[in-house]
Amino acid sequence: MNSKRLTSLKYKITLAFYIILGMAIVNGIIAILLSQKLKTEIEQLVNSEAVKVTTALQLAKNSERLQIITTELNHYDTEEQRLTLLKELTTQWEYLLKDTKVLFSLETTPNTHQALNRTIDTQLYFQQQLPLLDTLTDSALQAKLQAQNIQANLAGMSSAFSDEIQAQLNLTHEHFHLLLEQKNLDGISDNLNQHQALSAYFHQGEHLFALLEEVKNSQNIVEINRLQREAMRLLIQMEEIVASMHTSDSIYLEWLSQIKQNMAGNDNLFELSRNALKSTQIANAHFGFQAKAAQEIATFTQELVDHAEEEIKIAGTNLKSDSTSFVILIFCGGILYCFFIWLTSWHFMAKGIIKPVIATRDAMNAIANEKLDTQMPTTDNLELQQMVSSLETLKTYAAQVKTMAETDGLTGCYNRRYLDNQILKELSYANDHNMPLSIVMFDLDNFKEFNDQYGHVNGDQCLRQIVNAAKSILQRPTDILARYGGEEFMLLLPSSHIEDAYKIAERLRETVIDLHIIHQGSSHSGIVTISLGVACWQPPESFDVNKLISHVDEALYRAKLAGRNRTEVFIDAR
Ligand SMILES: Nc1nc2c(ncn2[C@@H]2O[C@H](COP(=O)(O)OP(=O)(O)OP(=O)(O)O)[C@@H](O)[C@H]2O)c(=O)[nH]1
Repeated sequence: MNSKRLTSLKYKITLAFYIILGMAIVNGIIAILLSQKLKTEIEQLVNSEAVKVTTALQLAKNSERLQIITTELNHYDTEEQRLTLLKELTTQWEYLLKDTKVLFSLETTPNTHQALNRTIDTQLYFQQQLPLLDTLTDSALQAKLQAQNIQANLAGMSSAFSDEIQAQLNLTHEHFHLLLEQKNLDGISDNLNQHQALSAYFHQGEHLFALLEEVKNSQNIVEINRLQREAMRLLIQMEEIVASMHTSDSIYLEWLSQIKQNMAGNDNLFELSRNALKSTQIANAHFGFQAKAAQEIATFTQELVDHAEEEIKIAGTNLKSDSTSFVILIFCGGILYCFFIWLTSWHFMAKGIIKPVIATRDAMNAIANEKLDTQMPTTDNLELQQMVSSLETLKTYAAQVKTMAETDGLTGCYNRRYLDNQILKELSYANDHNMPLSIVMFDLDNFKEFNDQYGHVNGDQCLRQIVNAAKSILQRPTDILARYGGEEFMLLLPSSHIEDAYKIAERLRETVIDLHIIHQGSSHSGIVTISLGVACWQPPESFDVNKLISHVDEALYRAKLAGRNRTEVFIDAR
């Protein structure tokens, strides 16, 4: 008894469909999640590393620009240039700070993070220095411009001094010629002394103006101090010369006074030059620091770029390996999906549906081909189980019909229809396998009289007894007993030679005699007897059923002719 729970085919197919659909959805979701992960990785790479590299490169570029500006700030001549350069310097520091902060927010490596933090501190420090630089450069420029004004004034003075003292020398020279004509020896002596003192005054003055001119180009405070000392010495010498000249002419002293005004005091040429030089040097030192800091930032950002490139390479390799894993995972997912489809198809479709359907079809075919011993398939499918159940009923009906179609209703042995088919098959088999086929035909002797004397009911009973007797002597399962017609019967004995068939026929005849069925009308001891004819087909005889039957019929006829209750064998006279 099948204890399995019956399930509807429709339910199974629906379930299989949902399993396959579910697997497809799971596979799809896995693929989407993985591709999303890859997409995120790529976006991270682009957003973080690419922005990092771009920002670092921009930072390096701005650092270089800052270095150029600091160099340019060492040489400015006008207030406008100074202000423009300082403004640009401020802007560049703002750019640097902004880009560094972007890098700081993107960088994840602790060391680089700290380094960026330090860079930000440096940049903030230098930004704080910008007002100081403004003051320094401003005072340097102002001092420089004032010094240049004094220089310009001195240049004019130098020229006027030269002209005026030269004119005085010329006057002295003309006065000398006059004294010479007058032969005024004392006057000539005084004139020569005055000329000599004036020449010395003139040369010292020119030398002094040359020294003051040198201050303009001096780049060193020590040099300026030396020039100042030298100039003071010359001035003192010139004062001594004026004192030695014993002249009441005030122009020499006035010149000395004018020159002194530009050389002494807080706003004199030397002081201003020194101040300008000092402020410029301090500012330049600051610019140098800034340039150095910018250089360090540029170097650092270059390292950052290299580092980021390295990270991009690593990320690229990781991405490649991730995409390989992705492909492998999708491939495995596909394999798994195929496996599940196969499993589902095999389990639900093949095993649960197709296999039982085929088994049911085969069973139906077998029943249609009269193989009524065919086992009915077992299935847990509700619809198929119903079909099998109906088939079982049909099989029973078919078995009954078959039995009815093949069996003689009176005696229970095979009927003529079955015999005709079977003898054809057996002869064909014998022909194919090169085997003999014997047949025995027997007929009750004087059965008409039996019927007449004992009635048809007893006649029928007699026939059944004879058939049972014939069945009892058949030993091989392949031997067949059939009613040929009326009171005539036939034994089909496959693979039996004529001698064996004859022995069987004789045994049957004796068995019938042993039945002792009373038959007053019989010519043999008052009991029912039978006459038998035996014929055998054996290769290489021609395949002819009718001929074989006519042979056995002829043998039976001879047995009847010869007096009945005997067996005659057909012997081919040819
Ligand atoms: N009771 C009964 N009799 C049958 C049956 N079939 C045929 N018979 C009878 O069998 C008899 C055959 O008679 P016949 O053909 O003359 O042969 P016979 O009397 O046996 O004489 P031989 O064969 O020459 O010995 C007939 O009377 C048939 O009615 C049957 O099924 N039942």
